[in-house]
Amino acid sequence: MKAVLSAGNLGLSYPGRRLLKQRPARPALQDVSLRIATGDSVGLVGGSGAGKSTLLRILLALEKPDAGTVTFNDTPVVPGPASSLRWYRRAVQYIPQNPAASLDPGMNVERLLLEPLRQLRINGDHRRMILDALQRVDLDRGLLARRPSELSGGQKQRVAIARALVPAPTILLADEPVSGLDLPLRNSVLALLEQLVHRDGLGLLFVSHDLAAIARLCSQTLVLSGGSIVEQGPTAAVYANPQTREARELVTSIPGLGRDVGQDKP
Ligand SMILES: Nc1ncnc2c1ncn2[C@@H]1O[C@H](COP(=O)(O)OP(=O)(O)OP(=O)(O)O)[C@@H](O)[C@H]1O
Repeated sequence: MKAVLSAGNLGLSYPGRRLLKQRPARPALQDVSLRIATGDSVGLVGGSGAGKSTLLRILLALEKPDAGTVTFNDTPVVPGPASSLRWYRRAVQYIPQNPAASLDPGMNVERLLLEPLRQLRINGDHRRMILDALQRVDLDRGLLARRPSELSGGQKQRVAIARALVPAPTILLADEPVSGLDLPLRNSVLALLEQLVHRDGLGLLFVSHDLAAIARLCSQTLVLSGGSIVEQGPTAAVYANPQTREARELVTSIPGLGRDVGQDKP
């Protein structure tokens, strides 16, 4: 069965403060709806302050919207105590910006991959789950005893992604997972994410400033600006024929991008 994470008409305003004077609340998100299904990948692009992190926090049930709902397979997802959200944290995992930097340097790979299983109180054969996750990111089990300092940059990145995979989620929310990576590392992370979507059937929300990466990875693209989705549709169509000023500015900032979408991947 397809798993679907949906957001409907999300809105959130942060109270504005200027020194001690209260200013009117400014919407960080307004009427945002999206749908991420297994086997598909959605790119979310937007400039600084567009509302991407706010949206991710709401999708991760870390923040409650003022308006709208998040549902997973039609079950409402509402921020609350860890115990009430364990099922959701298992189904929907997060890949942070610079995932390798999020690894605890004092833990070896086995311990790093065991930790999410413990935190989410997942029972079963932990060793098998850890080996499965390692295999899905193409890492050898010989690395289990190593600490992050004994791994290459690419291996660290893969371990960090394996941490998200070890609870066997169906949806991944990735926040700028390739920003700051050199080209070979960026390409290998993109190839891995592509594999997780197309081979393993995971659903992916890929938040990025890297439009070429979105073009390679995502069938659909959403453009967020000023807290609203100003454009959405098949990635090739959004890039080839952007309808809004915001989307045009983003696309023209990368020469040749609109032309290249849909052609052979790098
Ligand atoms: N905790 C907060 N309190 C008040 N305003 C906030 C808070 N967090 C975000 N904002 C404001 O909400 C708007 C959206 O911010 P958000 O961090 O979601 O944008 P973003 O698209 O992730 O930006 P960036 O790419 O720079 O990280 C911005 O105007 C920001 O200043």
